Amino acid sequence: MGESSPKVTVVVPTYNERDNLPKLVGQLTGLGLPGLHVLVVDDNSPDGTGDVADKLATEHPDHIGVLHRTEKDGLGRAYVAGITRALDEGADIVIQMDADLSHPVEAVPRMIDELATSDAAVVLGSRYVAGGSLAGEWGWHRKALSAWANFYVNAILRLHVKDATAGFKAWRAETLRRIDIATIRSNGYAFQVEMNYRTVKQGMRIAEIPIRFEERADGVSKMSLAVQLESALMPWKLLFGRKLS
Ligand SMILES: Nc1nc2c(ncn2[C@@H]2O[C@H](COP(=O)(O)OP(=O)(O)O[C@H]3O[C@H](CO)[C@@H](O)[C@H](O)[C@@H]3O)[C@@H](O)[C@H]2O)c(=O)[nH]1
Repeated sequence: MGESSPKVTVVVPTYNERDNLPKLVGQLTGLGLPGLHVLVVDDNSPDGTGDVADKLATEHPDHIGVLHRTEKDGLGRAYVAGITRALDEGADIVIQMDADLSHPVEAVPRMIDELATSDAAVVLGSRYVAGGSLAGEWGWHRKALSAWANFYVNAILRLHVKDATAGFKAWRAETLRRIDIATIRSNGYAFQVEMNYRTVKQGMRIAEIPIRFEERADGVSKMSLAVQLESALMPWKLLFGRKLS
């Protein structure tokens, strides 16, 4: 990163987020950060999110871009496509962020600061470090599932990260180049874990800063049984390389 403001691209994957996207974009542009760009990656959402994104891009041509894909192809593939575009367009920092307002926009400047002032390769918005929290609406079973997923992943892969499945992250461009995202194998939530694993395997450091994770504002989660199965198997595939593929 140079002396001037880093070029920051927030990559936002969307599938049926028509009502949430304009609110998120309003909050992000409201931060007033020089060099902040939003790249929406829409998988031809049936609710017309792609059209909403195009309209936002027309209103803010310097700050919003849209990558349209033809069909729903999963969170991981959407991120790989969006991050690749962001790197090609010269981003210094790439931020991953859900469209549903569950990730607090106020944390974005803190994440950028952490990258600027430390040796961290990536900064996670973490629910499970001191000061982090979960929305009160989460039932005990959902909390237990999330805690179990973190325990499971850390026990197998030894990531030493408290929120190993977190989806709110700020990456240095050079970290993303080193972990070679074009060859990422997982697609659903396991994508987050695979990205962390590659970072740690390269000897790079993952930092966590506390966030409050809110319940999504509108719409529904896209978590499916297939996504959960992939998440359960992926740590073993990563550990044993190609033998389980
Ligand atoms: N383009 C595209 N976007 C998608 C797809 N599937 C989901 N998304 C988008 O990806 C974001 C997250 O999807 P959700 O379905 O809302 O995720 P979640 O269940 O709340 O899971 C979140 O928390 C997990 C950790 O607990 C994270 O692992 C996960 O990445 C995400 O941040 C949303 O903006 C959603 O529209 C897809 O196939 N294609």
